[in-house]
Amino acid sequence: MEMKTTIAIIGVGLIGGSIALSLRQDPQVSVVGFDVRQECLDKALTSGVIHAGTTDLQTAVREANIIFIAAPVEQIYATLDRLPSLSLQPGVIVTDVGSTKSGIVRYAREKMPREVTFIGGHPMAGSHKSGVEAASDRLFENAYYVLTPASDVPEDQVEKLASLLALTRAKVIRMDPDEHDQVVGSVSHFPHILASALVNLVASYDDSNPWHHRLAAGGFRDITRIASSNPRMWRDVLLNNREHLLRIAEDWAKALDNVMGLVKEGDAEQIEHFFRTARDFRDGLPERKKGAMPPLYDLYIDIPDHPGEIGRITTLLGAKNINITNLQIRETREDILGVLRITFRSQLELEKGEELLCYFGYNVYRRE
Ligand SMILES: NC(=O)C1=CN([C@@H]2O[C@H](COP(=O)(O)OP(=O)(O)OC[C@H]3O[C@@H](n4cnc5c(N)ncnc54)[C@H](O)[C@@H]3O)[C@@H](O)[C@H]2O)C=CC1
Ligand SMILES: O=C(O)C(=O)Cc1ccc(O)cc1
Repeated sequence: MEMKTTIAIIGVGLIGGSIALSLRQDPQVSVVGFDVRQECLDKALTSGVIHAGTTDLQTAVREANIIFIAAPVEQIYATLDRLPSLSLQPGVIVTDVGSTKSGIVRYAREKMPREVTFIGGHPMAGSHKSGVEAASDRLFENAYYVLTPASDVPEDQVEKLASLLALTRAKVIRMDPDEHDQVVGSVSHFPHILASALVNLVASYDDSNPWHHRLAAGGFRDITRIASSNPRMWRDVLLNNREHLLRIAEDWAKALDNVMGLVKEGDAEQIEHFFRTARDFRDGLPERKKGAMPPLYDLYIDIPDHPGEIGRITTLLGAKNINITNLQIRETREDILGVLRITFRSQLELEKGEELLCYFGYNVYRRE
């Protein structure tokens, strides 16, 4: 890019901050952040995420060539309400990062003046963490970044946005907004409902028998990781993808009925077939290429929460000449378990450490 480009980021959180960090790698790009919370802007300024910050929307957007609305979904609508009354650059592109698309795209079409090009967007990468502290210039690397331009959006405007987004190193694709909501409803939104519903079910059993949360390890942690996501954000997402989610829920109820029917009948062959079919599809899912995020050779270890345990682990590793670069206690769950995160220098040392600690009876896993 030869000319200076000014970018406004509306909502400097995890996604807005990560976009800012990606785009400002180009020295011709200048990033202005807007947030309703001054503390988000302060953090973003001190950590070098944005060049300038303001809590005045007009100041943020006045010079912008491209405006990214990266607020929670309901606040994307609120921002679309405000933009038409503000002074904007000619030819400005407004885009968003909301997890749902058809409602937002429809609303933007109604609200935006004709001089403004709106292009819906959704980077398909994120985290259950939120806030600018968790932002990274590599968050979107090798992930899909879906653009949902309406059919009358000029091609050169879509190209302009797509070429800027090349700085995120994401794979930019185009999709119809409704198709997006249907597909993402089943691979992202609905799984968030299931994960949280499962956690709530187990929590209700746990009220009368606390062994539930004590024994909840491995598989339960894996399938429920996304239940730690931001409740407000997911409230908005569900309310914005109602129709598809209701239909998926009906299909889900049938699918659950089917498999429970097999359990009731004791149909061993079909139960095995059920697991086999799922495994085949799951194993065939594309993985984000290695190096998608900076390689972190992290190992998580459940540790009994008493002194001496961490010393024992580091001694075991040291005795085998396995180097570690970082050590962190992630959380202490009640009285029983803490989670220790050990960062190794290399994949090889991670694997050696994992094998050793398994051998000594620790419950280890590679992802939180
Ligand atoms: N978290 C994730 O993994 C992903 C989230 N998204 C979408 O990105 C958007 C932002 O999500 P996160 O960055 O995770 O949330 P976040 O909570 O980390 O950041 C949101 C930011 O928006 C600010 N904000 C709230 N109301 C605002 C308003 N009216 N105007 C301007 N700023 C406002 C908040 O103060 C906060 O700094 C959401 O629409 C979400 O659906 C998209 C892809 C992945
Ligand atoms: O891994 C996770 O926690 C996610 O589910 C990431 C995610 C969250 C929301 C999106 O709209 C897209 C991706």
